[in-house]
This record gives sequence, C-alpha cells and structure tokens, in this order.
Amino acid sequence: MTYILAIDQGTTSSRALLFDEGLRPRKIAQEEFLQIFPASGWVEHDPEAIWGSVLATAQRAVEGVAPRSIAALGITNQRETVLVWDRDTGQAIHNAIVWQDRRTAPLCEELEAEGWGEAIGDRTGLLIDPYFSATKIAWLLENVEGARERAEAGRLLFGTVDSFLIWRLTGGQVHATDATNAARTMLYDIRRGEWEAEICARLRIPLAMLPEVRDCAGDFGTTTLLGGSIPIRGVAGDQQAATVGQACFEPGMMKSTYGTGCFALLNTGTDFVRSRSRLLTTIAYKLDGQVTYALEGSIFIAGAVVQWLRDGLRLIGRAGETQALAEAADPSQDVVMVPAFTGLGAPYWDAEARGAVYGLTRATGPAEFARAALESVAFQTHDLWEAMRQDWFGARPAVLRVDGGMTASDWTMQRLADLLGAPVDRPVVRETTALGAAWLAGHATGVVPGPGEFARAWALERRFEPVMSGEERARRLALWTDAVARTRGRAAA
Ligand SMILES: Nc1ncnc2c1ncn2[C@@H]1O[C@H](COP(=O)(O)OP(=O)(O)O)[C@@H](O)[C@H]1O
Ligand SMILES: O=P(O)(O)OC[C@H](O)CO
Repeated sequence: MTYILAIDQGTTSSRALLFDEGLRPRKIAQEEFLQIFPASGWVEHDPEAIWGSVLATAQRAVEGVAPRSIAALGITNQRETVLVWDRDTGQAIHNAIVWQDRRTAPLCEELEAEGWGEAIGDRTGLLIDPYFSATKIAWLLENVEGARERAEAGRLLFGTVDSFLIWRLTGGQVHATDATNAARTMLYDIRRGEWEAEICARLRIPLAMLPEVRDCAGDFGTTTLLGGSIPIRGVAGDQQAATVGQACFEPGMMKSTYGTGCFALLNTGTDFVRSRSRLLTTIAYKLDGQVTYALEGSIFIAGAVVQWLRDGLRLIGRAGETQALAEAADPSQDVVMVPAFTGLGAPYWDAEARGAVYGLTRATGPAEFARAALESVAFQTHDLWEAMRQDWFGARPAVLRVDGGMTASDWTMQRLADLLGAPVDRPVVRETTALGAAWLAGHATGVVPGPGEFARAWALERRFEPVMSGEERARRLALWTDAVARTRGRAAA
C-alpha cells in the first residue's frame, strides 16, 4: 500500500490526514490551539503552538505506517498569516500575525491615499487591505526591536505558514513557498510570476527575506522528522487546495469552503480577470509551469459566528445544536445579524465595520439568534455569488460546490441554496482541503490519477435544491442589504 500524508494547518486547528493511493482518507489526527487576541481587531498565534500541533498530528497520522510506504507529503495552510524568523536559530521574532488581524488598517489607508490601489490591483490581483501579508511584515519590521537591522543584514526570513513549516520540516534547508501562497502576500506579481520590487521598496521589505516561489506540485525538499525520509511535493493555500480537492479544474466551476471564514473561488482558466465588484484575482493553482487563475470572494466570519454563539455568548454547548435552534426559530421575527467582528470582507472591504444585530424584540431568544447567525453566512455567500456572476463572462457557475466544517449544518446549506436560487452540492469527502494537498503531492510523484480521472471520481453526498419562493427570497435579501448598509453607516459615523 502507498500512502500520501497531508498536513492542513488551519486557523483554529492543525490536522494531518493519511490518504491511500485511491485518495481515500485512512487516518486523521487533529489538535486545536490557542487564539491570541492582544487588542481589539488583533489576532495572533504562537508559532511554537502551530509547529507543535503540526508535528504531533503528523506523527499520530503516520504511527504504525512504514515511512517508505509514504510516497509524499502535501502541505496546505491558513493563508496570508505572517511569520518572520531568524535564519540561524529558526526562532520566530514575534507571534504569527493572523490573516484576520486588522492592526495595519492605518498603513493601508496611507497606501490608499498615496494612490497605490491601481498598481497593486493590476500586479497582485488584490486590493489594499490589512488581510494580506505585506503590511503585516512591514508592521513587524517597524515594531519588533532590532528587526529592521536584522532583516537588512539578511538574518531574518519571512514566510506564510507553509514556508515556516517547510523550513522546520527540512531542518532549515528549504526557504520556499508555492505560487498560491505567494499570491496572497500583496507582494507578488501574479502575471509575471515574480516578487514585486516596487511594493517591497515602498514597505521597506528586503527582497532577500522572501521565499523562492515554486509550482504547487513541486519539490519542497525532504523531511526526516516523521520516521523515515519523506519528500514534500505538494503545497497550496487552503482555499486553493480545496479548489483542487473539489476538482474545480474547468473555467466556470466554483467552490465555497466554510471553516472559520468562508472563501469562494471561481476558476477563470488562464485569464487574469479584474473584478469590477471588488473580488480578488488570485492564482487557483500552478501546475507544470502553467498558472490557472481564479476570482475569489473572502468572508472573514463564517463558522466563527457559531464559535461565538458557543464560547462568547454560551448559547450553545456544541456547534451542531444550532440546527435544532434554527428550525425552532419564530418565522415571524426578522432578526438579521451582520457578523462584521473583524470588519467586512468581499465585496465591501470595510476594515472599520463591526458586528450588529437588527430586528430584536422582547420575543427574541436563542433560537432567533442562532438562525440569524447561520443565515448571515448564507447572505454573505449570496453577495459573492452575485458578484462572480456579474464579473465573469465565461460559463456562469450554475451550481455551488461546498466543503469545510460548517457544511455539516444542513440548515445553513438549505438556506444557502434558497438565497442563491441555485443548487448547492456537498461532496462525500468534506476534507477537500487536505484532499487537494494530497492530490498535488501525489500528482508530483505520479501515484494518483490525473486531473480528468480525479474529477470524474468526485462524488456527491447531497444536493440542496432551492425551495424558497422568489418573493420571500427577495424580501430576505432586502433585509440583509439594509442591515449591511446600517452597519457600515454606523462605522462611518
Ligand atoms: N454542525 C455545525 N453547524 C454549524 N457550524 C459548524 C458545525 N460543525 C462545525 N461548525 C463550524 O465549522 C468550523 C470548523 O470548520 P473547519 O473546517 O474545521 O475550520 P478551520 O479549518 O477554519 O479551523 C467551526 O467554526 C465550527 O463552528
Ligand atoms: O483556516 P481557514 O480554513 O479558516 O482558512 C483561512 C484562509 O486561508 C484565510 O485566507
């Protein structure tokens, strides 16, 4: 038997999955780690907690398996999150600054005022926002004592989580990333396939800190930390890995992943499409030197709103309890929640907005709150879906493929189909992120089926068909539009 190991380093947990050569998951190990919130809108992770949880879960997943039967290792990761470490000691100089962190909003405003928006959009496909890595690196160089001098002396390295893991797994031999992770830094020219020297110069980020950018199914060195010697052959940001795992290989295919946040990607083939609706242009994957692009809509809070009901409000004990609550909610109450806990992502990109709930009455209780929380995820996806359909003139997506932890919520998936007015397809394998990383690593080593056969093997678990009347759909969408406008108005006031 030949296996492929996939490491999925997510925002709230690290997972390791062992797939067999038929890409069936055989073993899974998972560990949550601490979220650090040092100030309003700031989010950090302890680099050693990331590393410790990755190593522990990978070791558990390969326990009892002969290392030589593991053909390759694939890595997929929370994107944009920034680590800077010392090239001699491998020690990070600060906690990781997580993608959700908004501390660099003032620097982003400066860049906007200086008129960088057009150049950044045209070269990196992104828009100016604290979400991306670039301003976070600049913040670290500016605020960690001695960091700038050490960076300029060539002693510090930057990486997104994949690069940090590759560096540690290879014992400091390889400082590399893949094209999809590079595409999220706001420092990478996704058309020319190179680091963007002008943006780096403006942010005073030395080019020597940046990793080498390789294909997703490429050579990222070898690790000896898991028993034997295992080649690292697949790397992609988690949303791009999910796009691969969902076999969205054809232009016009779209997937949406529901973890902490929600990220929808539409394959646009070899076309670099600039959005008119403030979606991002990004790299879906790069295979054999060929880049496939995507339009992306990023929503910062999806499953996290359910975590908030559990850990913040203590309305529920387990995420799954939201199903019964939403079903029991009073249909006559129009409670609408805008979960802008860390600002609003696409298509609004409002870093200053904060969450709000509308339509509360004396009759409102936990059930209406839970329904509003789940429905907010469907409303936000609707906005992305509409923006994608407007921006893309190729084959319009007719179906949405979904995956990620929150797709366990049947209520949310049904409401999503109702608000989109289109079918929502949930696959048998919901660990599509890890599956995509495993496929990339297996593709590089030639042990898995090619894209066509892999796509044909994609299996549907359940299709959610829209059943809501057009009138009710329009009425609910109007409530949402109004709630978003009020929330943003409040932030601006
Ligand atoms: N049955 C459920 N109903 C609603 N939300 C759920 C359910 N099960 C899991 N979730 C949510 O899904 C998220 C976990 O998804 P996962 O893909 O593991 O996230 P990540 O990779 O971001 O850590 C959590 O935020 C959790 O609240
Ligand atoms: O860890 P996830 O699954 O919430 O994904 C995080 C994204 O990559 C952030 O862009």
